[in-house]
Amino acid sequence: MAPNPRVTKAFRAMKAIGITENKVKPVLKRLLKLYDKNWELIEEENYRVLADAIFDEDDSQVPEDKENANGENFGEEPEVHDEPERPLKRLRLRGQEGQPSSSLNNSSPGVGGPSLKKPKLENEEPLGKHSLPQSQDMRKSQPGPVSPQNHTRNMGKQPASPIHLGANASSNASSERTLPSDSQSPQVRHSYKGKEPLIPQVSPREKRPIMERPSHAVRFKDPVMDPGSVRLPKQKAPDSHALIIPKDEPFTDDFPPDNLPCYEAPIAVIRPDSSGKGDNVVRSVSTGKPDDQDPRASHFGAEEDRSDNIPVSSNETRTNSELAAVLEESPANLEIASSSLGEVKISLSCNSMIGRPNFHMPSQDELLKSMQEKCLRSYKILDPNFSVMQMLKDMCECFLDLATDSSHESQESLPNVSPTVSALKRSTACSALGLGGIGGSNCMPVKFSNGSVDIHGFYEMAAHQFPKQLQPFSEDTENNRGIELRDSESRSLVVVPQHEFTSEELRSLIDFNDITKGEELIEISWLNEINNDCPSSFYYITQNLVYQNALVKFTLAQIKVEDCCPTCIGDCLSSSTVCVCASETGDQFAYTSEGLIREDFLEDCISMTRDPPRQCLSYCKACPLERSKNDEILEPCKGHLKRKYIKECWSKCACHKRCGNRVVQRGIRCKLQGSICRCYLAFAMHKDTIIIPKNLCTSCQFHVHLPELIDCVHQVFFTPEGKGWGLRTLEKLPKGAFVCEFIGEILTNKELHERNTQRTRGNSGDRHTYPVILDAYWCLKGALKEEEALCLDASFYGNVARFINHRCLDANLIEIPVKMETPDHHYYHLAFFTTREVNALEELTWDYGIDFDDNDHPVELFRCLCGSKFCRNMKRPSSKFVRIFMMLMVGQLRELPFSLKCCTQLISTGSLEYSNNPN
Ligand SMILES: C[S@@+](CC[C@H](N)C(=O)[O-])C[C@H]1O[C@@H](n2cnc3c(N)ncnc32)[C@H](O)[C@@H]1O
Repeated sequence: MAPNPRVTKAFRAMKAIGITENKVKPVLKRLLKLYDKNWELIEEENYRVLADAIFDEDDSQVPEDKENANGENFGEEPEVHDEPERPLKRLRLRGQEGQPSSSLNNSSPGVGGPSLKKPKLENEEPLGKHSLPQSQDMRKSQPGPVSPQNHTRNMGKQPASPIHLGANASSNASSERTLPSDSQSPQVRHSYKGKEPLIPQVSPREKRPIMERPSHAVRFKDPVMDPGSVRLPKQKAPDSHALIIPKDEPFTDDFPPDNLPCYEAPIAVIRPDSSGKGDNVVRSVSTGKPDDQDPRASHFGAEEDRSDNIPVSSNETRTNSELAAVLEESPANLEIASSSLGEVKISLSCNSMIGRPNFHMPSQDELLKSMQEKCLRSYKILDPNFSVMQMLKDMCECFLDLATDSSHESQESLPNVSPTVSALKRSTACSALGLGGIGGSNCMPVKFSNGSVDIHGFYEMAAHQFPKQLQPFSEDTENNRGIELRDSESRSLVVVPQHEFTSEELRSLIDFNDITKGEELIEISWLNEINNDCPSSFYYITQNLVYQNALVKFTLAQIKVEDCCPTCIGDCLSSSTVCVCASETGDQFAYTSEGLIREDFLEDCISMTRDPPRQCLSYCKACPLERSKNDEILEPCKGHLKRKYIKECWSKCACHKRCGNRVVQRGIRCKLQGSICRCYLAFAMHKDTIIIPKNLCTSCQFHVHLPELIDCVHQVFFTPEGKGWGLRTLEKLPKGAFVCEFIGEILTNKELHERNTQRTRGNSGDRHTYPVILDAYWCLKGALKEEEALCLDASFYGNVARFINHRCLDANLIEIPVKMETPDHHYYHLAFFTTREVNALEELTWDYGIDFDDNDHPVELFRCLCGSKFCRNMKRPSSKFVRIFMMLMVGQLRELPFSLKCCTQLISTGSLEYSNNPN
């Protein structure tokens, strides 16, 4: 970046009067802030204001012992004699240029105009120390405006310098000052902490510039003081030249104007330092390199022990332009977030904090806890708009609240405020999501209650799971300037990664162990052994939810007595008489006493789905699917499958909740498999460590059984074939076993169509989902109203079924409609059952029923990678024909399907096209 020529000129002017650039730079920065970037004010009279401010700062660095030893010197300028050509100091009131200063006593030939220096007041002599309460009393006794001579210097002493999160007790102490007890009039014998007392100090007669605010003045260096000791700041003689008080906030810097907060820029970090050295220093932008080679980093990080305590470049030999360039990269512009009024910033400056009487440094735990609570309150539900920036801003507010909490007793310990990346993840995202990790060492704890599991592998795996840019300890390229992890115990840098986590990344990081976020009775982990992708974010729900217009009514009054079994007791399946709830499935319950689907019922469902006989297909006169498109020409219905359905007992039935005719409604349990095993999960997590098998697992191939593990039967995993995420079982499943329900938002088809249109425009949502049309009964009752033609969309709200991939024809799952709480045929639950025995670790798939040749498909089609030999997505003219015959050959089909009977062209034409629509 080209150096700002005005900065360069200012350096040059100061150099001409013997002031080094290093001295000029911080003062100039503050002046710019003070003057609201009004360069004219600084440049006029050959930078006299600048020179004054520099000397003013020099004065403030008079060693305390010297001042104390010789009180008379306190308001004087002994250095003047050593540097006769130095311009006298005067801070200029805007709009009062040219007014003679009452303290004019010198001129500076080097500066080219009269320079002014204000004599300090005699009554500023520090003659003693005052305890804090005493000082406070005195302050209380001085309400209302005080004379300018008291407040002007106070203004100059205000903590305009950022107070950083790493500031320690000495910063507090040094911000308190009292007048010497034995020489001050009551009017000037006061102490203050920061800006509070300054507000009434403003003389009502004084006409201040609009920008004037009490809390920020030119930043002058505070002398280092012993903790607890207080000292009256030097005071200026009364004159009409009140200081220009800068704006309190927002904290912006003039270096450079284009160096505004950039969230992708590296983050400033704080080095909490209990020693008191170097407090208030905005630390370097971490480079990710061990020794902070980055020029930005060295700019503010290299000189923490300088006595002036003002961040300067470590490179004393820089040229003007280099310095100007460095200035332009001032880390004041590297802030990433701030509280609403700008008091606290993640760049980590707290501009107006130090002067607050009840300021204390919150501990890291306090801060995190407060943040966690805030997140829990604010982000209970995963908000798609959840922003880390907002979260960091909230963190600033938390800090402010804590720091100014008057109920806080102790201000003594100023702990290391240095959350690490993991702490941030834990404190913010985890709490935002109400998930685990709080109180643990990792936000994704392995919930192995027996304690016998070595979690080493988990951490390794967790690290593996992090998206690359989140990997801790990464010492990447120059792009990775923000990452630098050190143990907070060692009082290391705060680590704020330059990478702004997307909410998706954050969620994924913590949902690692249970994608259901505790919503299900079992846990469902996710695992990606292929790359660093995380599952896309969505709201995990266990019940379908109406989106907006869907007409789904759940009322008890709706359920007729004749549709339930109010006289049954216990388990309907073991009753000697078949109750009414079985009447819809041929007076036989759909389930066996083992909780599986009855074999013949299942087989019927499978063959109907795979090759629907004509009588099982129905065609609407005006298909809701077509109507929802709002096309000019209504396409003919493509046909709907009249499915067999299951009717489960429900609330108006008198049977037990564990009645055998209540399977789907009890959710994902897989109790039917007997012993539940997490062996694979454990294996996957601990493959790098040795696990001593406790006993053998009976239900899977991994001969490691970890007792007392929470049930985990399915797993979301990243498929190697390129289908994205998929779902697999971790245990062997028998044929006819209930796996899960398809849960999502209940939409009308019109709403779905609108959503899809948006999706294809790239406006919203996850394209990797697939809605389900609830069309099993569409044609049974004549034409459906718009709000009765329903579907389920799990793009934003859904359950684990949203991860089940498609497989053509021979999928190991089948969807079966289940009626429970409503006899309405247009709404029903869709439950997945296994079509055959499924081995542990096998991917679970279902046939979406896609016609890959249908260009008018409601959802964007994908290139099928199911790997099935019956795949319908093979672009061969007669593939369907061939596949169907292959199925016949291998016994998957019993007879020539109806669809083939509807061939409109015969093989003899060379291309077989068929339509399953006899209309
Ligand atoms: C219901 S989601 C299944 C989960 C999805 N794979 C994921 O990563 O979230 C459906 C989407 O998965 C992908 N998919 C499912 N089955 C597939 C298959 N057989 N071949 C290729 N992609 C498939 C497609 O992108 C489809 O839109």
